[in-house]
Amino acid sequence: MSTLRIFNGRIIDPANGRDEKADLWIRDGVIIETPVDGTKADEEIDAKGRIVAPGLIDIHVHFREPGQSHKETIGTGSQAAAAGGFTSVVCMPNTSPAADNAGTITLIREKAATSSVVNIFTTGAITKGLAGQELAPYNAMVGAGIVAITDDGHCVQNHEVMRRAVEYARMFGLVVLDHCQDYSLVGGGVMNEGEWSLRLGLPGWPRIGEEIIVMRNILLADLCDSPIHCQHISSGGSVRLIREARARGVKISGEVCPHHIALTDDHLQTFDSNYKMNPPLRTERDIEAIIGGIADGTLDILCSDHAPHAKYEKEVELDQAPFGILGLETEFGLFSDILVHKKKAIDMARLIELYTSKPAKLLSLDRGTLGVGAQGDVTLIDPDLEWVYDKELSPSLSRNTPFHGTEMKGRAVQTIVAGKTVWSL
Ligand SMILES: NC(=O)N[C@@H](CC(=O)O)C(=O)O
Ligand SMILES: [Zn+2]
Ligand SMILES: [Zn+2]
Repeated sequence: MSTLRIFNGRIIDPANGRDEKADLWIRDGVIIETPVDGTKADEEIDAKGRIVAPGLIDIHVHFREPGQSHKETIGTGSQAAAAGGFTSVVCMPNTSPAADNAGTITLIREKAATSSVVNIFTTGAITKGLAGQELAPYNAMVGAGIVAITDDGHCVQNHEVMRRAVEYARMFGLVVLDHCQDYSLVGGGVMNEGEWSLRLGLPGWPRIGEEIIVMRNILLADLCDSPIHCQHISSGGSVRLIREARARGVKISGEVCPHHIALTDDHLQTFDSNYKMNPPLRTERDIEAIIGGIADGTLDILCSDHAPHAKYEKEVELDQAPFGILGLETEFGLFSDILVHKKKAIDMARLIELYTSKPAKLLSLDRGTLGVGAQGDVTLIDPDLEWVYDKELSPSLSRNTPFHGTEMKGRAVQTIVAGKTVWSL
């Protein structure tokens, strides 16, 4: 038997409505009641000046196993997660082959069991090969342990196929996660359609290409009375649509990645492909609308969309480069810096809620709580620590981030999974 006592810290546990100074005890990887009989712990952590939070959860990451392990493995991705304060991640199915069958999902889960330092949850594809045509076998994939379905990286264009996907997913209580992109409107767009795409002569990716699918999803979630979650919202218009639908009780939700509120499309004038991601960076007005949506609860999930790509893949002409950037190590710091410290849109307790109990509830994960009996996943946070990100120190196999050298305020300083420290500053 092994016991851990974390003392002197401020426990913020939104799932249980707690915000107080107290000890946290973990025995054999599970949270226990604070002993009253003078029990001595085998290990003690002094959390003075720190927040003791449930382990952070990121429901949108791309680890590249199987198929593209030169970009990231489950092992290296999990280390990047731990270094960002994350104890749980949800992996997207756009691996090679795609995670559209029980065999591939089992392979990913077995790989995770032997190489990951954090909890790995998997998703299955909505359609076979992410091709948008035929539904994947949800029953078998649920049996293999998926927590949601998504075609992320792709978007089901045929609304009838999507309707059947939502109806089929409802039978298993699965949430459908959707990468919202209308192919006919977006075409070969590589950056936000606007003044800068015009000036730079680059094909535009218009907001309406996202909004029209967000609207489609609202209509389908309403029709099927089953949840659809819109991934990586980039447009202010999407926020208005989701707000109005949620007010009517539609089971629609949306998530935000830090780059969509930290950066604008004018950065593309450098032609640096580390500013190229899908959906693209937009404008100050979108940023304001998205932050407003986070502040009023319209958008209540935060994530990274951690999308590693090798240097040689990114170092090509902008329109040829793959979409996507790293995110696990910088997301908490960026959101803390922007949302809590600079814009004062939310407080630290709410930020923790958006990274713990909210994602756990959306995907029915038995995580995101410090309640007695829960797995002892804990993130220690220094809410006021000022720090600078150095990508060269990253455990990720890739380096595609625009945040090298960025100053931030607020950082996870220790990551504990099932009572075991897997990373500390
Ligand atoms: N976001 C990205 O720009 N890229 C993602 C795919 C995705 O999330 O759509 C990737 O897998 O590289
Ligand atoms: Zn996507
Ligand atoms: Zn993604």
